[in-house]
Amino acid sequence: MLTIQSLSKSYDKGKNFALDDVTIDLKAGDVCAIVGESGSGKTTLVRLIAGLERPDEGSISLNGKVIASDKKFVQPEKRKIGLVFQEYALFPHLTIEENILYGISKLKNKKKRAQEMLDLVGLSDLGKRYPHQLSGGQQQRVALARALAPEPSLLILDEPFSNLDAMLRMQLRNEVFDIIKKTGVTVLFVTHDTQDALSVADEIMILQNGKVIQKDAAANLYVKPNTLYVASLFGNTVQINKNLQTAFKCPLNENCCHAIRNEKFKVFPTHDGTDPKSIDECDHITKADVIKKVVLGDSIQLLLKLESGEQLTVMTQDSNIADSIYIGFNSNDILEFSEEN
Ligand SMILES: Nc1ncnc2c1ncn2[C@@H]1O[C@H](COP(=O)(O)OP(=O)(O)OP(=O)(O)O)[C@@H](O)[C@H]1O
Repeated sequence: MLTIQSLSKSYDKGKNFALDDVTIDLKAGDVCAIVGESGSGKTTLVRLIAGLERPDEGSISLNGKVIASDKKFVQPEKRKIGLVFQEYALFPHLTIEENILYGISKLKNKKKRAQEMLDLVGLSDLGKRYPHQLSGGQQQRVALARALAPEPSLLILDEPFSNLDAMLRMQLRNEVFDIIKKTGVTVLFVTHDTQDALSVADEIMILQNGKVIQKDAAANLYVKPNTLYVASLFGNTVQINKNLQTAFKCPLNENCCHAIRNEKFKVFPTHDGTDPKSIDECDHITKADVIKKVVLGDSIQLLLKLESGEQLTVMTQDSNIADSIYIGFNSNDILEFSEEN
């Protein structure tokens, strides 16, 4: 449906690539999230797909037709791509209905279509209002209605929830994706928030320095990250360096890099009364002194000094932590990456 082949873009004549040899294949109806930190190339990718920039190399095809390559460039308005950005970009002097009509002015039944879109996003009665008379969440739903009105082949959502506070963000994200699922439209969802990506995407693509470093089903990315960077994007991760290998008596392959997710540590709240059997069930274990406890709502952050002298920070839900404890983990929870990553 969307096929991107070896796409590259540099803004400084090939010295640095904002996007470097990116290849993507999206099936119709897929929701694919693009996740990457600031400067990883997300916006550049979106601008190239939308036709707001020209690629240096590579090609983009939509529904089997090339829309950008060294030989062809289809103008943005001809690409059948709907865009929703962080800032709602509604025209302030037009009503909500007029905002939606703007992109479908040539359509025969445009008024009917606009009303259908308002119904779809749950704003049936607000067509005559102006954008400033709506809440942020409602404005973003109008932006979605406007993007969907021309029946785009592809919908791109570029950080659409970044302006909203945490509660509203979660609620609107769920609402927006419920609406999107009803339409069956193919979606590219750009976000730096891994929770957003995990909760709605079929597939997640990780961009780092302009390159796709992993593209996988959401569940796989958490369980089998390709690199330490990907692992850390999806939750607190501790690298098991040489010192920690010594502390936990777990020598590991020297040619690889290893890590463990914070929640995989097993904290035994006391060093005396702890059941020795449960300690035996842990493959690698050491004694530790608790240097500092920080209560963070429903979890507690522990700064530990391990028996080896090494320091380690872990989280626990247990509020009954003594000053001296055991901490351990199991071998099958160790993540292993090749060293070049
Ligand atoms: N118009 C431009 N001129 C020069 N360099 C640019 C331009 N646009 C982007 N870049 C550079 O290209 C790289 C990728 O930028 P891009 O905006 O695509 O990243 P991003 O992942 O969208 O970041 P953010 O999340 O901060 O928006 C960065 O190093 C950026 O400085």
